[in-house]
Amino acid sequence: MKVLVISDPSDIAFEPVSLELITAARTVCGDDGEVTVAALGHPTEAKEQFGAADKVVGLLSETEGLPTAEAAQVALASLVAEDRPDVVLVAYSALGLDIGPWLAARCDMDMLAYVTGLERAGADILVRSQIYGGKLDATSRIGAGCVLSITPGSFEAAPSQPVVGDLKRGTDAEAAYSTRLTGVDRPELTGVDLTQANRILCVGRGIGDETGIEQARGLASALSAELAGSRPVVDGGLLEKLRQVGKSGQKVKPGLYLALGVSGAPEHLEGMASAESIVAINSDPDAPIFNVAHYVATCDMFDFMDALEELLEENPVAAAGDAA
Ligand SMILES: Cc1cc2nc3c(=O)[nH]c(=O)nc-3n(C[C@H](O)[C@H](O)[C@H](O)COP(=O)(O)OP(=O)(O)OC[C@H]3O[C@@H](n4cnc5c(N)ncnc54)[C@H](O)[C@@H]3O)c2cc1C
Repeated sequence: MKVLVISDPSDIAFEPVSLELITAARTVCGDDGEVTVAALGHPTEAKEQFGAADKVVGLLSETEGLPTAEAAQVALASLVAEDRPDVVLVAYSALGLDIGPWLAARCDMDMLAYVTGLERAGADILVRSQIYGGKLDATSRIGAGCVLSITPGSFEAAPSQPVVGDLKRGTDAEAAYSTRLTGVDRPELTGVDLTQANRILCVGRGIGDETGIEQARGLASALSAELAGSRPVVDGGLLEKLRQVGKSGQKVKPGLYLALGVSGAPEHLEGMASAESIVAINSDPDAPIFNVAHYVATCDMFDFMDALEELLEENPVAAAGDAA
């Protein structure tokens, strides 16, 4: 089986999920198959990293920084037409969301998103994917002619190793693009760096309003934890963007992650599922966050916060002690 992996570029190199996609491709390609990586921009980094693939094709090699979705789509459509892969793997990422469905429609392929597992079954592939916002796992049997959008963190990264020889040069289709990248704005990393925090108290939409945030802030302080939020909390202006955990926020790996009123959508789990110890409090016994948590309680988060505050007042040593 021929599998085409579409690398996931950042403005400076490639996102780690690019190497995970190579592992995913190996899972299905079979002994006589071939894994090709389409490296979007960054030819030097592609040559240093993608040696675990059988072939690496450099596209948009003249592009400095992050390619636009439009340029990537045009270049990839011509590569798919020439190479005719059986399966195309793309990351479930900002750029991947623009590329995957477009490519499937343009190249008349099927498309499955939120993929978390792959298994070869004879000539077919069994694809595990999340549906209904991660509440259910589905298994689909597919044949050739499919674009799969892979959830980051679902596969081990393939070893990062140099490509032997030069990159193959793909056709950078000459097109009059209607979009161009004018710059990348990064939030200033001042004040808080969640990626370095050993304890994080994260609140979800259940926190309600400013009053809830103030209580959570006090509790975080008593626990020597950083306060974080899910995206709705940040979008609602209750916490600053640097405190958002998840796909479009920070990827964190603290010793303790205390999630209060967070449902556990795939985009949130992507940012925190590898925390050492996850404690989840939710009033919904079927909340998906319970699937990744090590300790759970089905109860009202405000009752939990009141009880924990009391406990810490009585026993302040617990706040400074071991995270678990
Ligand atoms: C491209 C893209 C990127 C995204 N990036 C991110 C990201 O970076 N981070 C992120 O978090 N999301 C992200 N999202 C959004 C994500 O899909 C979810 O919508 C979001 O994570 C849900 O946040 P939540 O769990 O706070 O809210 P909800 O899903 O509304 O869940 C609220 C939870 O609180 C519980 N609850 C309510 N009240 C109480 C109470 N009193 N006591 C106990 N439990 C209570 C409910 O049972 C529920 O489980 C992204 C989405 C997309 C499409």
